[in-house]
Amino acid sequence: MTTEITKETMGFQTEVKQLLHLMIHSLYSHPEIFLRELISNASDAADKLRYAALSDSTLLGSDPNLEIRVGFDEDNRTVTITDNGIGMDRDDMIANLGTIAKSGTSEFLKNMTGDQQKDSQLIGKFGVGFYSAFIVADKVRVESLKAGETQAVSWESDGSGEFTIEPAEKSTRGTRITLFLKDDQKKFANGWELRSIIRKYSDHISIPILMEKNEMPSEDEENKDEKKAPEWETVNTAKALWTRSRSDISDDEYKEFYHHISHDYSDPLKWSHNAVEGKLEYTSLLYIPSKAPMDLYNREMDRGLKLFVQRVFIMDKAEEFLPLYLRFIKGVLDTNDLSLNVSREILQKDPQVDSMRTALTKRVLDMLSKMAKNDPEQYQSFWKEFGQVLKEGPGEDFANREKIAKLLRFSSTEDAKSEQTVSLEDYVSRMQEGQDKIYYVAAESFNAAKSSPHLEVFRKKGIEVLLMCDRIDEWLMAHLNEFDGKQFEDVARGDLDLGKMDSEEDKKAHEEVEKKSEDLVKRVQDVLSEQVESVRVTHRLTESPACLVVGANDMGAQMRRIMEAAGQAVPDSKPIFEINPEHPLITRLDQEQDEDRFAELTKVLLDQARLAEGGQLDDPGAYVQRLNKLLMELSGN
Ligand SMILES: Nc1ncnc2c1ncn2[C@@H]1O[C@H](COP(=O)(O)OP(=O)(O)OP(=O)(O)O)[C@@H](O)[C@H]1O
Repeated sequence: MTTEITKETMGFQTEVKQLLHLMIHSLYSHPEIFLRELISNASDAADKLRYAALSDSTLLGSDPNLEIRVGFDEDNRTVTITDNGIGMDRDDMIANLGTIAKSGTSEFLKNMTGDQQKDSQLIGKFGVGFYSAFIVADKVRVESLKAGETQAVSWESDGSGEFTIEPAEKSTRGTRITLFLKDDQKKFANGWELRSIIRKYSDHISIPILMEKNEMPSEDEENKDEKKAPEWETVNTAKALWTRSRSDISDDEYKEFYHHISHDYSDPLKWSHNAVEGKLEYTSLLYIPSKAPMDLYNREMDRGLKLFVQRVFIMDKAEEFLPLYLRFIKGVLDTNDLSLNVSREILQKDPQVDSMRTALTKRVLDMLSKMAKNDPEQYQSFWKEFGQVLKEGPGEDFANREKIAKLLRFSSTEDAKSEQTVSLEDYVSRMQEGQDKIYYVAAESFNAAKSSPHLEVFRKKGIEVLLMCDRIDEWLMAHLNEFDGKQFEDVARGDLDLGKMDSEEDKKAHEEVEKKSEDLVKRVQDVLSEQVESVRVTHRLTESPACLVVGANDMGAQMRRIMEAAGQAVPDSKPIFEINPEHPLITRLDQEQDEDRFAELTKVLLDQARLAEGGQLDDPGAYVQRLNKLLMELSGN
């Protein structure tokens, strides 16, 4: 079958033009990465062919040994990378080599600063792919014959805005990329140079990367006329990295392999490589990245492991092997326990997959626990990037709740730093005698948490309180009931019970104040009956006149605000208003005979309590008016 292809000229998608421009200008200091990118694509093309051949073995034809060849021509300043992988037809070329389909591209481009140092780091995070060819070449030709087809196609561009597509003469399956090097990049048309780049960046590629042997003629051969057929030799180790023994793999090889599978060119923070035998048989190589991807908080982000069955690549992004809260993990899983024609649908139902998921989850949590114990600094850098996602864990993974809880880090009144460094174990080790609860406060911002009036009595008694202000925190706490046998208690919720930490004298004094304030409480209650559930004398405050408390079973203020902001219906519940009769303002309130002024002052106190916990007022204008009126009275007008 011959498909009619005529020569066509087309324009790049705008993003491609932007990317090309930025790349050429910010990556000029690492031009050699073009080779790693093109070899990586060639290796992916081989994986895709092998996978397609599982259902149609004729695709491999008479050329079943998948490999990559790298050649060069010093005189003509060209480098060619040839593979016998899946290949591309005309439509593939237009879709793949003229546009960028990857999610996040436009955000990525928006993040570019124009500062080359920073931008080259960003580009590293993104993975540059095929277009990196234009860092070294002023013209690129891609000739390809797609597996199973007969008409080859050629794509050509100088990277400035357009590309052409036309029929090509190529009778072997796969893709040949020819780079016409820029004058100042001609050093790449050299055997030593290319070999050393391949060994450095692409050694882990699992199929052979071949280069011509003795492309430098030896002295006694130099004058011989007859040309020998070129002999090729394998330049890389050519063995799937995860199948090799751990002790034979260097850190640099692990890192390069991470770059290859993750398309993230920052180095990983840590990895764990294990071969499991027994009931389940699989090898996993899991990486913790050092930086969060741009779309980490999008629960739909690309995630999952690269799945191989008996060394054959099956799919990218196999999501079923790790829970959502570990979506940042990158890696490879190769198993003999699944069939080669496994599909996503089968993965979702297969009990073996469940068992592997349990084991891999444990593996990641163990890797994190070890890091937390042996290298707290490294763990801190992990926590900064991924802590918020890990906080989704206790709600999602009941079985590992305790384990995840040990990995959590919080801010606390102990050092009042916004950096989250305090573990629950640290907290428990500092608990006071008689303390049987882990106290926390959740607020909209770190500062609101730090200066929450609810902390006053804790400060006075020297009891540590965890300060929470991440959006996920209240949700987290709804799923964490206890740690190490100690219940968690929100200091802004329900009746405050300091248990044994309240002395008999404290309790007695409190009862007395309560008794003395009965009338006042009733008067306040009458004024605020619409706004609050009830009014009572506080245990919590030592310096503030009043505060709001959430009923023991009601939704916390932070969660309420998040749900309201998301437009969700929130159950109706009113807060409890607590007053501190020892505060001079409350004493003054108690003495107020004029009921109107009493009501005004009471309402100001209520609004202030709301502001102090980071909340918003229903009617800020009325609050300002009341306050101004009081100020005027104070100043004697
Ligand atoms: N040698 C090749 N054989 C077959 N298809 C290829 C080859 N090189 C590139 N492609 C196709 O072009 C697409 C774009 O390649 P490109 O390198 O720009 O992005 P990518 O490989 O998808 O991602 P990354 O940016 O991480 O490398 C590939 O996804 C693939 O479909």
